[in-house]
Amino acid sequence: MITEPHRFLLIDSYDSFTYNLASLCRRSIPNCRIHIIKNDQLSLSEIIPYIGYFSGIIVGPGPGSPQVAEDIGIVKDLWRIGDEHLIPIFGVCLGLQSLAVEHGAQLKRLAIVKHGQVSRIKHTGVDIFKAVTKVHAVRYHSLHVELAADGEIEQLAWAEDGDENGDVVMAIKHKTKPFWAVQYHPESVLTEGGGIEVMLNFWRLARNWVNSHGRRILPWDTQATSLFGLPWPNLRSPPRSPRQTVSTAVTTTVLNLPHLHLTAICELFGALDESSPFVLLDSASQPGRFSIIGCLTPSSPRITYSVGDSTVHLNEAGSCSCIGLGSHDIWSWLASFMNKRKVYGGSPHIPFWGGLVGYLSYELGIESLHVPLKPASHEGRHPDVNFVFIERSVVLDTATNNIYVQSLIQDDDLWLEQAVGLLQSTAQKHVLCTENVLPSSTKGRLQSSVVSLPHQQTYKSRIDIAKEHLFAGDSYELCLTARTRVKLSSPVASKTSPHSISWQRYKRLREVNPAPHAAYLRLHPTTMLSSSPERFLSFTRAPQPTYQLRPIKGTIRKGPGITRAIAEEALAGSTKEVAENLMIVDLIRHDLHGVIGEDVQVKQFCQVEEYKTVWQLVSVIEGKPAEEMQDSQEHRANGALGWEVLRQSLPPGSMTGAPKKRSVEILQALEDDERGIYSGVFGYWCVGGGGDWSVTIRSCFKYDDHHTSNIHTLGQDRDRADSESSDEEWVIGAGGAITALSDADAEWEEMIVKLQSVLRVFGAVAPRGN
Ligand SMILES: C=C(O[C@@H]1C=C(C(=O)O)C=C[C@H]1O)C(=O)O
Ligand SMILES: NC(=O)CC[C@H](N)C(=O)O
Repeated sequence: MITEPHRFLLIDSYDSFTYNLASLCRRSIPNCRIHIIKNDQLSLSEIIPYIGYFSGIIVGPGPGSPQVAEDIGIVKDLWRIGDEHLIPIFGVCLGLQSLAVEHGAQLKRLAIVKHGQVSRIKHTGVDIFKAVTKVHAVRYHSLHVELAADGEIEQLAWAEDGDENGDVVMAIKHKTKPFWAVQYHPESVLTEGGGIEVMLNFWRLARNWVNSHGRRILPWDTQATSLFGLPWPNLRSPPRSPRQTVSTAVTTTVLNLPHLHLTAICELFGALDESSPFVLLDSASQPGRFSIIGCLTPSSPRITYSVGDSTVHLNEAGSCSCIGLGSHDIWSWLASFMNKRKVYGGSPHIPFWGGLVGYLSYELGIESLHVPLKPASHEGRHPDVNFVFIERSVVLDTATNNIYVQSLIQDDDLWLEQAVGLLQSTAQKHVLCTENVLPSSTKGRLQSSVVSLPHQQTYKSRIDIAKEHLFAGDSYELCLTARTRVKLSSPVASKTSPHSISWQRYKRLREVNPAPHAAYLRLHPTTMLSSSPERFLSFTRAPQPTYQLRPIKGTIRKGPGITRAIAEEALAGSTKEVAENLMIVDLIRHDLHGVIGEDVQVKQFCQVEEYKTVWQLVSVIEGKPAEEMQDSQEHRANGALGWEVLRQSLPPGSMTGAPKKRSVEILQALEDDERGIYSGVFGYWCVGGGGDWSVTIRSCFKYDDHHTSNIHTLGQDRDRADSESSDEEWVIGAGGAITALSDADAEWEEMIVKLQSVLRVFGAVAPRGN
């Protein structure tokens, strides 16, 4: 007899830990199916006819209050299900609060909120704590409940917060109905003893109740799927577009020229010509390893898109077309673009053979979250998607000094020969005339910079507002940011390198702040210089793709006397910093689980890494797609699943805070401007199926309106652009995570430290107060 798998309905109150809870459920109740709905998706009367299809309901955590209708949605109605439809329910955090307040408990604010902090949980040792010993559990809450005396709800566990909050209710059950709930987060990566153990007990008690009440489970049917969707993990791949052309091969030549400096290579392939596009993804320090230089031709395809548009601009072979997206969104349009360009046969030793290089804005991510965008000024607005398709490239492996010259173009031997010849002869010259010439400092001619910092008092008052949201339970962490503008007058009038101002600045940036995820992207009208330390997402190519995310949370300035030991004490040894990092680790686990299924591991937790100007606290989360995703083999081969992870995980959690959606809404109201390119991601999607995307921080951007028309008519405006001189304006974004433990002065200083790492390029120093 084939037995139906157990199905659970998981109610998501727009939290960023929901898929972690789904995963905990699957680990505790093997082979069960989890159908996830939002708390405002269906009404109780719509659910009731289907309740017999489910073995239980899990009520997830969430922002806000169980007493606010928009925050709690359908959850509050569940506790009133009539006896004939009763079903076992397990609530987490907001779920517990709702169960308690609907049965007469008082809802209060904690005096000292607990976000991302581990507490020892004391329990009764019975019921859902039967045979459970020590519980150390992570808490994410600002609110708590005080149970009504002699009511229907019984306390099963509590935390002894002593002087801070006294004893706080940590687990409850209904005395007669099959309802249980915990206030802590059983699904958090740092919870020990109260996760699987408690879920197993819930499942044991739920089955006992079902047996003793003769509850029968109905077999699943297609009508139920149409209402509740496919279960998680959803083992179906993202929609596939038909392959339209035959795969081509990449031709590669490998050289070893240890004396050739990366920037010299860039200059051979177009970096100096400010009027034409150029891209460099630069591993300017460890743990970065490969640097990728695009060798563009006037016909290299350029793709731009702005949020809200129904068209995408494609500039190919010198002519621009404005293509209607039709039934596609920009994500599926790009996936289909890449699907036609699958390539095989590149070197297995390098991650990039050719493909899309560019950036995706913060607003593009917000659009996918369905959060309203800020009204944008259309003048000087950077595109939200800005890519070039790289057919010819040079990849430098900084570990071996091997240089890979490669082309996707058929019969491109002549270019390959010329490129190799150029590299060899340049390397020869560099050997002859001493070592390579280091980037010229641009300091001398940059004195006339005017730096407009964010207003200090305003920034600090926003920290206070952010903290009020945290105390109210609307968010657990908010990454607040602000923009700084740097105006430089008439640099084009300078005698040196009139055509390569931004490139010279980039060379200075990689000198003063070498970073593993550095980049120089000249994709008119945008020029971006980056010294980012943070990988967002990398995905390796098939057959065994690994998805890796490396969130950073926790920053201190490097300085005299700040040794590794001191940095470790201040970061890894600090409750505040570890909590900040943990919240993002849990959020990222959720994002990754949501797309690839169960296999998500925290490979590194809160390690201190050293960068040029700061020490950072870094975690590493990795995942592999579920084996059952067999039908997606072909999908994996071109990296479409990695692209899907990217689509569903933007904006980066480290730049929003948690839970993501509510935090973004709060930040939209708190910050002045659109974030634009800052807080988005940049990187590549390789034709071989891999990808690597960095968080766009420690970066600056310039909008070049001389080139506005160049997007569409590449190259034709060159002369005009070159001959005109104008003021140059750069924008730098910087910020930091605000938690309930944040101090406004320290957060301002931290923002300035991050800003400073880029500001130095302009010979400018941020004044301490303004
Ligand atoms: C917001 C920035 O950085 C983010 C915030 C960090 C923090 O709060 O410690 C660290 C790295 C980034 O995720 C920035 O650099 O502007
Ligand atoms: N994690 C949660 O579910 C939090 C519940 C509620 N918003 C609080 O802060 O207390």
